[in-house]
Amino acid sequence: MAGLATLHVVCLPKKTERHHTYNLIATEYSKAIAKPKKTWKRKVLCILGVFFALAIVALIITAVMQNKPLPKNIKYGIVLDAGSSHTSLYVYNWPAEKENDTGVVKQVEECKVEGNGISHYFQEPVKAGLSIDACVTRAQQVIPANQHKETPIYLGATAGMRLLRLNNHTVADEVLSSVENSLRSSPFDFQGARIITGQEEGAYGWITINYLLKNFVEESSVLNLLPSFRKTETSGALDLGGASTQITFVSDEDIETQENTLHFRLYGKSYNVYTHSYLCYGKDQALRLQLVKNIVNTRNGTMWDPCFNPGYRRNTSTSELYSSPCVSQHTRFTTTPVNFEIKGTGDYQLCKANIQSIFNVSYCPYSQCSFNGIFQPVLQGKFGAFSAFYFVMDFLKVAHEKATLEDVKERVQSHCSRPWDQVKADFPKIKTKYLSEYCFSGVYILSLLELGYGFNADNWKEISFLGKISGSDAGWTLGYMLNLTNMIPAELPPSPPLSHGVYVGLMVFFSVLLLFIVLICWLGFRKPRCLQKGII
Ligand SMILES: O=c1[nH]cnc2c1ncn2[C@@H]1O[C@H](COP(=O)(O)OP(=O)(O)O)[C@@H](O)[C@H]1O
Ligand SMILES: [Ca+2]
Repeated sequence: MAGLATLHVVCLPKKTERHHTYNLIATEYSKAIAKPKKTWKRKVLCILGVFFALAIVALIITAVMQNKPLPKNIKYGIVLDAGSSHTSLYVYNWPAEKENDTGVVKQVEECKVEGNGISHYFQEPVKAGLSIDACVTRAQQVIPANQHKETPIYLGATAGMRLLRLNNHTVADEVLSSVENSLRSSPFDFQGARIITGQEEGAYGWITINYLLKNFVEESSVLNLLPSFRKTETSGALDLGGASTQITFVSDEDIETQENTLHFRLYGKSYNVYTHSYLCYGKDQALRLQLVKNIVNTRNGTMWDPCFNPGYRRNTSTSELYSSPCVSQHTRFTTTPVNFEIKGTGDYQLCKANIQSIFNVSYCPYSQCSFNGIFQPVLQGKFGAFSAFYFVMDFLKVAHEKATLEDVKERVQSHCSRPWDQVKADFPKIKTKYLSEYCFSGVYILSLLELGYGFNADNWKEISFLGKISGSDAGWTLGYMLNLTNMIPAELPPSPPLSHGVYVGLMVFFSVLLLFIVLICWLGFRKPRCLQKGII
């Protein structure tokens, strides 16, 4: 009881009525009255602490409220790839505020136009425009209506139209006008329909794959500190179409021909790039060249062709064969149109010999060449092979990394020797045109890469066969749009401000830390207002 009473007296140092404890109380009392300022200071400190804590809480609330992520503003872009064999429409989208970042543009739709490529409408150019209408309508369904007006739409035509222009400039212009009229009457922002050059086709394909593979900007990660993890290398691009093929890669060597040289400055880095487009060496035109070489094997209206499966038959004519500018320069076997039937023999070695005869590797006016007297520096780095390179290797099941050059050769050889009936029975859903040409295409790809470009058993492993990269098709269209919409800056944009999530996280972390420090300080400064029981 005495203890309690004493405690009460000490806590409230008023005049005490208990005389027997007076001495002790007097000591504490004198301490209390001797320092009245300290109590006052403590109170102020307490009040300040509370204000400080409230201020921090207010700061967090303000930060979270004020720094809300911007409502996502998605932009769209459309590119039509008017290839020699068919036209595809691609819809891309990207978040508006990130358009200068790498790898943010994504393909959201591919619409394949029914029928042939636009160059096939040379006899009725108006139909070229009509052919693409269905896909333009599809794009209208994919893109929100309020964005149609501001969505750019581009059409780029490739080697099929280059060949048509060589044959008949006026008709090529009429076909282009026809597709232009169609696109102009769409609700989108028409930005042009033109024949792109082979050099552009190579360059944009290279930009596309390196953009999608995120090879232009080093990712800031701890792993990048280790040399083996640094992602500074770009990948070369190999594009095989129906009428032309492109090879594009960074070279440290002197590029001896100006028409094969490209200089890029992208995201603060300079690139010295070699590119060449071989018109007539796309796989459909190369097949014609092979057939022309093989015409000597025609007897009694039958041409025995080693590049088709045994048992395969197809009707054709010399006029059909010679209708392309790629073959008209070759000596005609006959001037009168002759119908004949192609019959496959599936002979890999003979097919290879026929195909190799379309590559001239004996003439080179430079220090080194690929074929047909075209300069090519030494192959350098990794390569991404797409379009028909991928379709064919994927069908033959050798598009994966583990397949060696020897494996691919064996696979192609065994496919070529298979009877056509069996092949058809195994793949009833694949278009006959594609299915019947996989033997030729396999042998052609091997010859182009080995004899033409100089790949061998060692550097074969540097080639990756690419269909899609992160959901977007490997091809020239994305690079074309990125370039025309200025989405690839020459210099690295200033490092982006913290993302909303990181910003809020840091705010909360430091506020909690501050609160914690204030609490510790307060506890440190704070003197117990009461004496402990033990003192008495
Ligand atoms: O699924 C497929 N399997 C085999 N080949 C295909 C497939 N899809 C497209 N192709 C081929 O890919 C090539 C594409 O060429 P494209 O039409 O782009 O010509 P270009 O680039 O020379 O103008 C054509 O030879 C076409 O036959
Ligand atoms: Ca193409």
